[in-house]
Amino acid sequence: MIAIIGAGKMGEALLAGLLATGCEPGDVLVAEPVRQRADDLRERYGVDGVPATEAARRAETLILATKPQDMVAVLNEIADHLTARHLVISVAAGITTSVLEKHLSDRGAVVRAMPNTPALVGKGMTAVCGGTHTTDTQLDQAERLLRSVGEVVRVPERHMDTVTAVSGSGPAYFYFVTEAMIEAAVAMGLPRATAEVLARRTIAGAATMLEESGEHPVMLRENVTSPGGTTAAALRELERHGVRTAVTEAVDAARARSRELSEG
Ligand SMILES: NC(=O)C1=CN([C@@H]2O[C@H](COP(=O)(O)OP(=O)(O)OC[C@H]3O[C@@H](n4cnc5c(N)ncnc54)[C@H](O)[C@@H]3O)[C@@H](O)[C@H]2O)C=CC1
Ligand SMILES: O=C(O)[C@@H]1CCC=N1
Repeated sequence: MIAIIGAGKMGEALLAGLLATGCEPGDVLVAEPVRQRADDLRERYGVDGVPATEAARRAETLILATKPQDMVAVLNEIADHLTARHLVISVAAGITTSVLEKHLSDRGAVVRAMPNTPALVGKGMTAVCGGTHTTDTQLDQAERLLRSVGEVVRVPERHMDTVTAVSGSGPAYFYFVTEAMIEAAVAMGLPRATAEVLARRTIAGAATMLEESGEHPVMLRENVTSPGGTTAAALRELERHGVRTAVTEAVDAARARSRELSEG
């Protein structure tokens, strides 16, 4: 049995991904204190809502998906109900394995994971690392579970804040660019529905090419950039406005925030 404790945006993305890839609703429990949200998830996915303590007693694998600021309270709530057979996977930004182990009084094995919301459609990217008592077998188990919603890589814990800034927050950067493209097209007179379909399909198509061609992004960009053409004119403006630096600074800010969250 798997329990998802905290079924907000990320908890739901993992839930939906797991159910879409063969996990039965009867094999998943959800602990979500917002009653309306728990009812809604039961209606849409057929999963039972239970208190976190019951989830910890009944499930041997727990996915903790509450906000980092709520994590210590959740750990304290479930700690007494854990045993050595439990595998606790936290997806919270900035919450280190040592914090997890400390508040669980070293009961169960912990895995720190950083997924992203495309898990909802089986296209997630997750990085994982284990705690001091986590065996390779337990890390394999966490990896297998998370692989059902996308790809998984193992990284040393010192890289987790950078991972969070790149792949955890990353989808938002692309939605932001999509939104800017839509608004630019609307400002130039394109009907909103047309602008949306153009931007959406362009970003999705470009992402599929990145994934399927295996080509470096520089090569893919060069293929679009005809000599003396429109793309070159656009890219010159992106460079002039420091978009490359802005992306670097944005990723750096996200990493810094992830580090701050680990300080409580
Ligand atoms: N949203 C994203 O793209 C990603 C989020 N994460 C991590 O996932 C976690 C959740 O983030 P979101 O889903 O965006 O936030 P959210 O606010 O949508 O979800 C948090 C959920 O936890 C519930 N909750 C609060 N206290 C609880 C408790 N004591 N027991 C059980 N549930 C409780 C809330 O009612 C809420 O539904 C965060 O730690 C975040 O760092 C990680 C990767 C990506
Ligand atoms: O914004 C956040 O803090 C979470 C972690 C990574 C993506 N969303």
